[in-house]
This record gives sequence, structure tokens and C-alpha cells, in this order.
Amino acid sequence: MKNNAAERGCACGHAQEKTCGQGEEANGNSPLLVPAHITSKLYIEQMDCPTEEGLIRKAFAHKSEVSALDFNLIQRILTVTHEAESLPLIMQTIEELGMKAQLFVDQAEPQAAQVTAPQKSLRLLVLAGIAAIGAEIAEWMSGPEYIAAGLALLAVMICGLGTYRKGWISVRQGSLNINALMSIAVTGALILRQWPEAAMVMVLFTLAEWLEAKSLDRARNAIRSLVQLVPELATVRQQDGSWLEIPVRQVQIGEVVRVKPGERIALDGEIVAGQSTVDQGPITGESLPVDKSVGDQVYAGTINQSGSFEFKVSAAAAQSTLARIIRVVEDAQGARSPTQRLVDRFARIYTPAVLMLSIAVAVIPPLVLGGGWYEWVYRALVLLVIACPCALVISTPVTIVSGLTAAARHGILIKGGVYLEEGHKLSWLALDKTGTITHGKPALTDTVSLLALDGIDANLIAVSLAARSDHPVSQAIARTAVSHLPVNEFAAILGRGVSGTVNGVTYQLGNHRLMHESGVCSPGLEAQINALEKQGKTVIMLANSAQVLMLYAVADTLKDSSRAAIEALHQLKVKTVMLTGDNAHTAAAIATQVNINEARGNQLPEDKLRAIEHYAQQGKVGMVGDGINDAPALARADIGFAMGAMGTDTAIETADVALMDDDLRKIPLFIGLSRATHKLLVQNISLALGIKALFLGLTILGYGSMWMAVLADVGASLLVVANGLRLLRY
Ligand SMILES: Nc1ncnc2c1ncn2[C@@H]1O[C@H](COP(=O)(O)OP(=O)(O)OP(=O)(O)O)[C@@H](O)[C@H]1O
Ligand SMILES: [Zn+2]
Repeated sequence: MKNNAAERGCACGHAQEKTCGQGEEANGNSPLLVPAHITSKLYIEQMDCPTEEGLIRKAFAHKSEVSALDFNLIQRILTVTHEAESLPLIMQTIEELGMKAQLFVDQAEPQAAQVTAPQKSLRLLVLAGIAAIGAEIAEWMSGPEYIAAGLALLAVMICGLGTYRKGWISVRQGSLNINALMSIAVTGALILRQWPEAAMVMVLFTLAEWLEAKSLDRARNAIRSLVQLVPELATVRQQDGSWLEIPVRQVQIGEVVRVKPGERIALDGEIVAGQSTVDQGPITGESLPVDKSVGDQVYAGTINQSGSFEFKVSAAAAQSTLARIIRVVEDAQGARSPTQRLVDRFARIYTPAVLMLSIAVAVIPPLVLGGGWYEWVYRALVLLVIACPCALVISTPVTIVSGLTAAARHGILIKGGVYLEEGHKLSWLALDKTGTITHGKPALTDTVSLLALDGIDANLIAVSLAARSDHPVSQAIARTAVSHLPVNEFAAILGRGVSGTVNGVTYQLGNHRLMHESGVCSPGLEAQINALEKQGKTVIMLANSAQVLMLYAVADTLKDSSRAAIEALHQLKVKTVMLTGDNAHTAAAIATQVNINEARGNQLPEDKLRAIEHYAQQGKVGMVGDGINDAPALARADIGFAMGAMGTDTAIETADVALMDDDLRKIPLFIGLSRATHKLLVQNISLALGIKALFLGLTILGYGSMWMAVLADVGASLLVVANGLRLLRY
């Protein structure tokens, strides 16, 4: 929920994307003339359905004070970008729509999102239901008409007033929403003296609304269950050395917190005393205990197991990794997925179209074909009920939200419904090697002195250069010594190595490419390099301007999970390719070990980018990587994955999909989830449309009745929602 429009938008604070478009043209191009725009978050309790969104959009369409609207229907939060002084006007406009807006302040913790909505009174609904059934019985027993009429009117009054009110507001706005359609249909039925039917339609419709609200609540609660992982109190050390339980919100960075065995960790931090094993499952989805001792990071929401320890808080409660995860999930829910946009667009045409049809059905047959008015007006009213796109519209967001939440539970952070929807189309997955397929912590295996120069300790020079770099290959060499020589003019050479001067002499430490380009390579050396590389090792050398002095080989180890992950991907019919900056021999050796389809070595950043473009011609491409040399390729890929996002903010922020730990098997899991999501979306949409089409046909042929149509609509809504919620258990 942190991305406010000012961050996304241009300097003047206009939101550039996710806007409704209105008001933008008016003042988008002249930032100097426009009063400063600010964003406000409003919590609107009644706003949990696309109907309300439509109303609000319409109401603000011609208000130049408002430049952007961003709806999060699941959280019921509307983010408005507007002129600084216009907030009262905005609140008033919303009030005129029959809704109540409250200023929503992002409090210091994720719990803030927990604004509980009071539920529609079920008791009234039951009462109305009884009255409606009474009307039905009265008619069936052919009692006096006034009994059925009285009971029906009672039922409509008990549960239908809200619908009438909302319908009226929408008509006043010049649009016809579901509430308006229902009101017209019920009123029509009353005028036609279809008493029990009118009552039943109103009761069932209200029931459907109520159930829909409940199921959205369920989707909402699923995310909240992540928040509830964090305890409310933490045991913090006081100045005098004693321990005191205080609310996590009040704990400052740098304070020391004590954790007992079996306790949930309350904040992010670094262990300063003690040791234990921690179940990080709540964040990574992987409930294997992880050993933790002094210096290791611990995370809020994870569970301490056997030992006890003390840790120094590294982030305020609202900035913890878990809090960021929740924000990402909430943001992702707020954004519309492609299918949702499509469905919404369809609904915007569908409803007026059926409406027109219904008018035609009411008027044309009686006028032109000499049909009975009563009969055809009744059919038209049934069509009005069918015009309600509820089941269709609700099915997609429920499915997507459930999918996003299930993913978060597995330690997969998806940045938007788009990626969840697109994931099933991936036909290629590109992976880099270091840190993705391998552990990224190579160890030194060979050290060869090629040329000894008088008075020069070549190994020490190499170690000193290596110590200045945090590249894993350099680090492997740097780890072998503790004391270093001073290095001047140090520089990293992208995809090749490093250079620097020691005691006034310039040296280079790097791979074959670097040596070759500097003209210090020889056929003898190449033979030596090739031999080592064919064993899957990575070779780098130290050279001065004329000769190669030292040769090192390092070897990385495969992650246990890599092979299984690649195999799972192949089973899902996703082809794999390794793109690595390392040499082609090593690339091929590693590729064979994990059974990857293709491997490309010696890849500079632009080569990786070109490779992605190449595979993109064959379909959607995903890319997993880290580091700067992957950035362009990751950005170009249809879905960019980052691994080990638990400790790093940037990975969460920049990737499309962030895997909280570095287990590659999460990618096939993600693709599986994406396929399940896609399947459910297709099922739900066909179901909703199929039922509509069926009743459309039946009605025109004269077999449809109004309450059957409502029942079908309610049934369809329930079915698709229940179907969507199934994803939560994925
Ligand atoms: N700072 C450095 N120190 C030592 N060697 C380096 C350094 N930078 C690059 N190299 C050499 O260049 C090669 C390519 O480096 P690059 O950073 O492009 O890829 P990588 O990170 O090793 O592999 P991947 O692309 O799979 O992540 C490395 O394998 C290494 O041999
Ligand atoms: Zn060479």
C-alpha cells in the first residue's frame, strides 16, 4: 500500500498510471499552473463491488480537482489524487452516493488494514425470507390476494430498501447498476401482481449480495492470517538490564529483544547472543528449521524452536520483511488483472445490451406481433434479472486474490495478477548460473604459479585485488588470506574481472576473455584453461601488462534443489536455458549435471538480453537471476524472478515475482499455481456466461421465470466464488 501516486507519477505528483483517465487531460501538461496534488486514502465500507466503483468513477469523472482514482475493492480502499484543499468536497461527493468515507491512515504496522466490516443483518434477511415463503404459500393455497400481497410487500420492505436506495442513486447518476435493475424488476413484478415472485427475487438477490460480501471477506482474511503471525508484544532489554514486554510498535531500531523457545519472533533483526533453530516457513513457505547463531538474520513472524537467543532489532515493525510482503500482496490485489479488465469491459457492454433486448422484448412482440402485454413485459423483467453480471464480475477477483494469497503462503511474492495469469504461458525459462543453479559460493580448487618474478609475491597481489571485489569468484580467492596489500586505481571490468595497481604496477585479475583481450594469452595457457574448465571449474588469472603470473580455478557446488526444479519444469513443458557470464565449458558441464536444455556461456549483459529476445520469439519467457549483469534481461523477460528476496529489499521491489528463499523449485510451483488459476478463471467465466445464455434462451422462448433467473444468478455467483476460493488451499 506504500506506492502512492507521487512515487509512481511525475514530479507534480500526478499519478501516471492506474488512473481513471479523467481530469488528466485538463491539467496533465502544465504542472506549473496546477495546484499541488496530494494523495489520500479513503476507507469506504460500502465499496466492495464493481458496482460501487462504477458509481464513484462516474461521480468524479468531471471533477477537475481529482486527477486519479485507484480502487482496491478487496481492502475497500480508494486512493485519490487530488488538489490539496478538495478533500471535504471528495468526502461529500462520496456521501452523496450513499457511502461513507473515512480517511485511512497507513499506520505503523500492517494490522492497520484490519478494518472489520459489520455484516448485513442476517436476521432481517431470514425474516424477509419467511415473509416471502409465506406469500408463496398464500398464493399456492389460493387464499385472498391481499395476504400474498401484504406478505410480499413486507418482504420487499424488510430486505429491499437498501437495494432501492442504491438503485435510485445510480439512476440519478445516469447509469443503471445491478441495484437499479433489480429494483425495476421487482417493482415491475409487483405491478404485474406477481407477489410471491417479487418477494423471492428480492430476498434471493439480497442473499446473494450477502454471500458475496462474506466470500470476499474470506479472501481478505486469508491475507490477514499472514499478519497475525506477528506477536503483539516483544521482550525488550531495558537500560538497567532488566527485560520488559512492550508492544512491538514501540520497539526502536537497535533495541535488543529476547526470544524464548517456541516463541514467535516479533521483529526483524540480527542475533547478538545465543543460538537456535528457526522455522522460517511463514515467510519462505519452507518449514525446514534453519540454524541461527550470532550474526544471523531473523525475521518477524518466523518461529523460534528449541534454543533461546537475543537479537538486535534492524527494522521497525511496519518495515519488517513480513510487513513488506503483506503490502506487496495488497497492492497486487488492488491492481486489475488482464482477465478482470476484460470481464469488466464485457460487463459494461453486456448489461446495456441485455437491457435493450429486454425493452425490445417488452414492446415489439405486443406492438408488432400482437402478443399479450402482460406476458411479454414479464419476460422483459426476467431479462432484467439476467442482465446482472454479478457472478461474472466477482469470479475473477476472487480467484486472483486467492491465488496471490496462496502463493504468498508458499513464499512466492507475485507483484500483480498479470503475472499470476501469464505464468501458465511460459514456454522458456532462462536461468543464470551463479547463485541460481549453484550456491554462488565457489571454493578455490587449484592454484598454479606460472611465472615467478623476483621480489614479487604474485599470490598476495591476486588476493589483494580479489579482496576488493564482492564477485563470488574473487571472494573465493580473497578468503584464502587475511592480510592484503594496498590497491590503487581499483576497477571492475564487467563480465571479465578486475584491475588495480599494487606498488605502482598495474595488474589484472580475470577470466580468459580478459587475458585474451589484453594480449597476454598463449596456446599453452589455453590448453591449461580448457582442461580445468571441462571439469566444470572457473579459471581466472593474474597478469601484469606483459605476462600471466598466476592461474586459479574455483568450483561452485550445485544446489540440491536445482535438478529437481529443472525436471519439474520440463514436466510442465517449460524449456530451460542457462545464461551465464562464465565460460562456455563450465556452462556446458553444469548444464549436463542438472539436465538443462540449452546453455550459453560468456554472456555479457547485452548478450543475455539478446538471448531473451531470441527465445521470446517462441513464446513467453521467464528469467531468474540476480546481480547487475542480469538486469536488462530480467526487465525484458515477460516474467522476471528474483530469488532469496527475504533479506533484500531490492529483489522484492524490482522483480515481477520474488521467491523468498533461493529454492528453484518454487518456480515450477508458481507455474503450477498459475495454471490452476487459469483453469479456474476459464471454468468460472464459462460457467457464469453459460448459465446466462441458457436463461436468456429459456426466457425468450417463454420458459423462464423471474425467480428461476435470480436463483440461477445466485447459484452461479456462489459456485464461481467457491470455485475461486479453492485456490487458497493450493
Ligand atoms: N570481480 C571479478 N572477479 C573475478 N572474476 C570476475 C569478476 N567479474 C567477472 N569475473 C569473471 O568473469 C566471469 C563472468 O562474470 P559475470 O559476473 O558476468 O558472470 P557470473 O556472475 O560469474 O555468472 P552468472 O552470469 O551465471 O551469474 C566470471 O565467471 C569470472 O570468471
Ligand atoms: Zn586465449
